[in-house]
Amino acid sequence: MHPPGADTVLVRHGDVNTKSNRVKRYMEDVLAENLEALLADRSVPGDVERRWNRPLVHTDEAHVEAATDAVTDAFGVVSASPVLTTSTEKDEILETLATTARKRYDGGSFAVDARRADKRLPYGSDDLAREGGTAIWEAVEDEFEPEVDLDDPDLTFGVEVREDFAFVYLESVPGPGGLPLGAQERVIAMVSGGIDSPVAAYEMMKRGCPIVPVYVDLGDYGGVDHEARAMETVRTLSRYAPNFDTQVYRVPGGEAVELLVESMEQGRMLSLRRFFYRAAETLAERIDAHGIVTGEAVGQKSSQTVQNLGVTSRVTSLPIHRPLLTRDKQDIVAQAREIDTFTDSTIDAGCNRVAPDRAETNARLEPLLEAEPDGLLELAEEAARDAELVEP
Ligand SMILES: Nc1ncnc2c1ncn2[C@@H]1O[C@H](COP(=O)(O)OP(=O)(O)OP(=O)(O)O)[C@@H](O)[C@H]1O
Repeated sequence: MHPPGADTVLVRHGDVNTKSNRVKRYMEDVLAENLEALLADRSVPGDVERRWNRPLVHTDEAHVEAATDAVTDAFGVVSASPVLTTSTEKDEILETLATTARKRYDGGSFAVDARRADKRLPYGSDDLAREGGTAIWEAVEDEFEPEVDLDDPDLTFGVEVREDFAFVYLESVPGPGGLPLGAQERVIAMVSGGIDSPVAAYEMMKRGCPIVPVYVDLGDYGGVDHEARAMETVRTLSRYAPNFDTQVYRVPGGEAVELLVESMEQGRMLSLRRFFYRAAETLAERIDAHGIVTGEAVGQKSSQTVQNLGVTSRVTSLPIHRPLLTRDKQDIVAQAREIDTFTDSTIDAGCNRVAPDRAETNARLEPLLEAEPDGLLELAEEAARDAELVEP
């Protein structure tokens, strides 16, 4: 809900504020570009202005909520509010609170949350909260029986006073937090179309890393729907990054899977992981990416015991980032729903089972290498060279 007449969105970022001024300026520029791209991609009119650690989006009242929704999808944004702008004069702020209350208060408890950035102003945030509360009360007492509740109010009137302007708002919509996308270098994101890998990719994006999605085509063991699922999740992720290239590298893995199914029982899934990581490493070197992201979590599957993760990781000297390493499945599923990749991930893929009947849970490198078919890693390097770039 926005105050009547609100035509601006106040954007708050968090981790960017912990940086030195030079880095902060750079990151704010990156964030501003991303905000503009999100607004344009969603056809929401809005001009981004960078001001006092708080970007502002100027739009019109009809679009102020859509603009808020768009900017709270930007990585680096902690929250955003549709705001009404006033001068820093206390009387004008109080009058704005009273007018807002007359139009938006509908009974129940309320509170005023006031902040003041400029300590030189002749009033403090406590004065503003107290006098603002009185102004609101007086504005609505004829019609309602207002009640102040500072702990759990039904409606909070926010006031933020900056150097030149003050802002009045009624809600703070949470964003993902993190750092602006593009503030870090890019990484390869291995996407299988399962529930976990898109969430893992999203988590890296949230820390500022653009992703290069990689899907390994499992040949007869994968299938059209398996690939469609992976592509769909990347398409959903790309909505958060409209100004970044999210084309997918499709690595042909059918030959390797067949070789593994024919020649290996124990440890098959681990050698398949080794194939994935070596292919990803080869590709990363070619396109200058700086790590490999997977959706693995300790103990989530038999292939993901700490021994197995340790052994499979040794096929590459690139870091394998596993942002979901310690997360519970329920929590990952909840996040997949929140970021909208859950439904894509649960399309029935109808693919054949690559896993053998008996899963290896306690891998050791030497025996695994002995059991692994010769030439598997060369096949991975070749597959990476043959990878095609496809639109998700
Ligand atoms: N066909 C594939 N292409 C690219 N990456 C894959 C593929 N299969 C698995 N991966 C990567 O390996 C990780 C572990 O694979 P695993 O088979 O355990 O997961 P999954 O159930 O297929 O998918 P997810 O982990 O996304 O739920 C995945 O999170 C993903 O990062």
